[in-house]
Amino acid sequence: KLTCPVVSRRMYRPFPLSFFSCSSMKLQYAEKKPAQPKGTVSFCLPPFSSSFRRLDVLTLTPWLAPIVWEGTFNSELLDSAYKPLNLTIGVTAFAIGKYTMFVGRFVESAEKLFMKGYRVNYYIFTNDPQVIPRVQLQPGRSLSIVPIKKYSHWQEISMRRMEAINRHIAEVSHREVNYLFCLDIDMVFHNPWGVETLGEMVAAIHPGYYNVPRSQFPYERRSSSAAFIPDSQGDFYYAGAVFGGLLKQVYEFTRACHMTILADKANGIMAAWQEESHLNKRFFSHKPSKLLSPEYVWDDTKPKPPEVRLIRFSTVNKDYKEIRD
Ligand SMILES: CC(=O)N[C@H]1[C@@H](OP(=O)(O)OP(=O)(O)OC[C@H]2O[C@@H](n3ccc(=O)[nH]c3=O)[C@H](O)[C@@H]2O)O[C@H](CO)[C@H](O)[C@@H]1O
Ligand SMILES: [Mn+2]
Repeated sequence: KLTCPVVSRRMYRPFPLSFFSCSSMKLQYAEKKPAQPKGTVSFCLPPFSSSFRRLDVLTLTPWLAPIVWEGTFNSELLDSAYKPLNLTIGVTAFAIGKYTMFVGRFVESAEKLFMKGYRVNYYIFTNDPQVIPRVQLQPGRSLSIVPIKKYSHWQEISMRRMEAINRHIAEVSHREVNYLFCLDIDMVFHNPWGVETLGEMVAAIHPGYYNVPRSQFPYERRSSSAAFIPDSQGDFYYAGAVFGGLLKQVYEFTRACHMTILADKANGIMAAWQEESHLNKRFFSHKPSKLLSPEYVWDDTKPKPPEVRLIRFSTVNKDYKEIRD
């Protein structure tokens, strides 16, 4: 059984409660000398004013999970609530084979933009520790290398991430972090990614499918797969490149995905989009508590539509033939 003292004792109470009603954790923003708004009056308005509202995009799921878009939250207010919690946020990313070439840019950009001012532990899973570059980290941040074997096919490398993350949580990271994000490495941060992304279990809407009808989602449609979602069902199509949440929840999530991947393997079947299909199936049966807009998992080869105001994290252009296997 996984015991998770840090999470269960300190963090495993619903956030909204401590956020607004816990007297030991008063919101500081109103008492401190207010940060002077620069060229905007919106900060002077009460926190729930219409200045944090988007009407051009969906910002709430039918099961009442927020969908985070630029313009729907106040970073200063969020920081004043989250900073006193003294959180540590973990990041897993895999660099197997030629994907080690992405580590430098990934970590350097994260040091400038990911959870700025918070404690962050990077866990870089690799088969080639020697070639991982040393990046200068901000105070309070650390990077550990997790040696891992290389599977021969890229599909297997990608799918086995669920197993490896799950084991690493049980063995190591449950002692070290409160929240964990599991990210693709072939990505770069372009704009701030902060505590607005924290939630019990967080999924990101895939940039290719946020504005297409459900019938076109590339879910696994064969009923023989454990990732099967029937034609008429499904909520959103989520990206495999970004998910996260409270450590205990990510543990359960990766365990469940690994189990359905193994079930498929036993039946000699591989889902249409590998672990991404299994992730979508799991999020269909166990709804995420927060969704990130495609601003948090963009694809630089796509033109930027007006509703995407701020690209925060985006895929590096790569030649698949050149780097896979
Ligand atoms: C944006 C997005 O949602 N991306 C998903 C998508 O394609 P991608 O085309 O983005 O997959 P990808 O080539 O980036 O592989 C996923 C990740 O696995 C790792 N890796 C992969 C191959 C390898 O040889 N070495 C290695 O380290 C690396 O961390 C990489 O970022 O589909 C994949 C499964 O098919 C995953 O679900 C990805 O998360
Ligand atoms: Mn990728």
